[in-house]
Amino acid sequence: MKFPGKRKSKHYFPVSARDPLLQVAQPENEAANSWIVGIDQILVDIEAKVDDDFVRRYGLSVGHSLVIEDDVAQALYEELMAENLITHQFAGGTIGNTLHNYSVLADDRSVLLGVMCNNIQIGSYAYRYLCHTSSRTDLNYLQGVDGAIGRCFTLIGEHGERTFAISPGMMNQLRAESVPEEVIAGASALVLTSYLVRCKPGEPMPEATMQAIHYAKKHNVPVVLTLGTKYVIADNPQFWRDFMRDHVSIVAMNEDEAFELTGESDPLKASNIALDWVDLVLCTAGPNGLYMAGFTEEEGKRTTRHPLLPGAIPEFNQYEFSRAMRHQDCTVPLRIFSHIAPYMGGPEKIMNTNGAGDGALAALLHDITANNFHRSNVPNSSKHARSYLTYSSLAQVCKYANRVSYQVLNQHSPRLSRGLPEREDSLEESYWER
Ligand SMILES: Nc1ncnc2c1ncn2[C@@H]1O[C@H](COP(=O)(O)OP(=O)(O)O)[C@@H](O)[C@H]1O
Ligand SMILES: Nc1nc2c(ncn2[C@@H]2O[C@H](COP(=O)(O)O)[C@@H](O)[C@H]2O)c(=O)[nH]1
Repeated sequence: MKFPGKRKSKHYFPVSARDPLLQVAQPENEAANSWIVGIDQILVDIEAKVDDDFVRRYGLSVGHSLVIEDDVAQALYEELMAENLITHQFAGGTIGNTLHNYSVLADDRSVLLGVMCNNIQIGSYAYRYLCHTSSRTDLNYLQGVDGAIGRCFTLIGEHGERTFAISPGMMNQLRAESVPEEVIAGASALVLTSYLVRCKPGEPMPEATMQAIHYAKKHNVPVVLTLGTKYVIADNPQFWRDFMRDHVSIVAMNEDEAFELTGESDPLKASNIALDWVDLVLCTAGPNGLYMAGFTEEEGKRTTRHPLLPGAIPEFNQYEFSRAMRHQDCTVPLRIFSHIAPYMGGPEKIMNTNGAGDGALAALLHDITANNFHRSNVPNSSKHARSYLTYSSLAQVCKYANRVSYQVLNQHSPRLSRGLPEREDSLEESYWER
């Protein structure tokens, strides 16, 4: 486990300067200790530049992620090839991206559940998927299928907007019995996307997802849900509110998805509403940066040293230096909020916005897993006097998440090709303010 950032004295996490006494007491066993697990529809992104007419001709809707039939996918693919419109091909899938990015940031294990072709030809999409996934992402639990993985045609329109056309192949064929209880039981988090319930009747993916949620609840593992696109939520917002209340501990969304979920266009207000259902909220807001909302123990709250911010909730960031806790673990829960503007004002030139939100979530997952890692290695640390969810304060997690989004915006693929530069690992104030 690579820690999310070096800290000044009292927050410093001794990863490089290990205390030999602690090592004797608690031998470090990374493999047994810290991982996250996620379920995804295994798919590759095929990116192409198209005009509006192309999107219309294939019955797609701009900005939407729609599932298409095999014959439409074939015709679409043939036209992209004939016109030489394909610009990039990456391993994709919103959870696959998040787990890969987590593994790159933490230099640690993530476990991906989904399907993979039994027979993989060199150069095929399945082959590329495996080649472009971190070696720290454990693929040993994938379920074999006799057929293709999914394809996500990522069509970039004339004005830069993205339209996804999903050719599902066998991506929704994950069965409940392929979900390993022991992997979920020991994980720091189970990561899911709302796309997982978008299946044809009879496809087993939703049942596999519910099986995983059942195991997570049984073993008190937080369930993390990322909302996919606003259209999936807009189809049935009440279903998603109930789903979150019943099953989810942490939600990650952008402001459009937050609006469909809550009816609130202000990300701070929307995050506050979402706290009625979940323990922790990450709400990204494009050029306006990101918000986090959560709970802490009233007695353990810590006052920010940053300027107090105006907003729909006045001075909402007052206790952003507090660490997040699950609502069930607080005696007197206090709502806490934080906001951060884009790192360095955002990149000079955005290469691609694909996966910027997934990158922010990967950073949050790294912080949560670092907390579990620290708890199992230094159980009597004062940091674990209460049952905290995050290792860092809400303000610090915002910084880290925001920094990772910046990195994703600065490259073409939604998957990080390397971790953050060492020099910045500190995320010290002085560096931050440069
Ligand atoms: N145009 C932009 N300028 C600066 N930063 C941006 C821009 N778009 C996104 N970001 C950064 O990336 C993060 C995630 O972006 P967002 O577009 O909200 O996520 P998603 O991919 O989930 O829609 C934001 O919180 C912000 O830090
Ligand atoms: N599992 C699924 N992933 C999907 C689907 N449609 C798109 N995507 C993936 O999302 C990322 C981009 O993420 P974003 O947060 O920037 O929107 C991209 O890599 C796609 O592969 C889907 O139906 N299921």
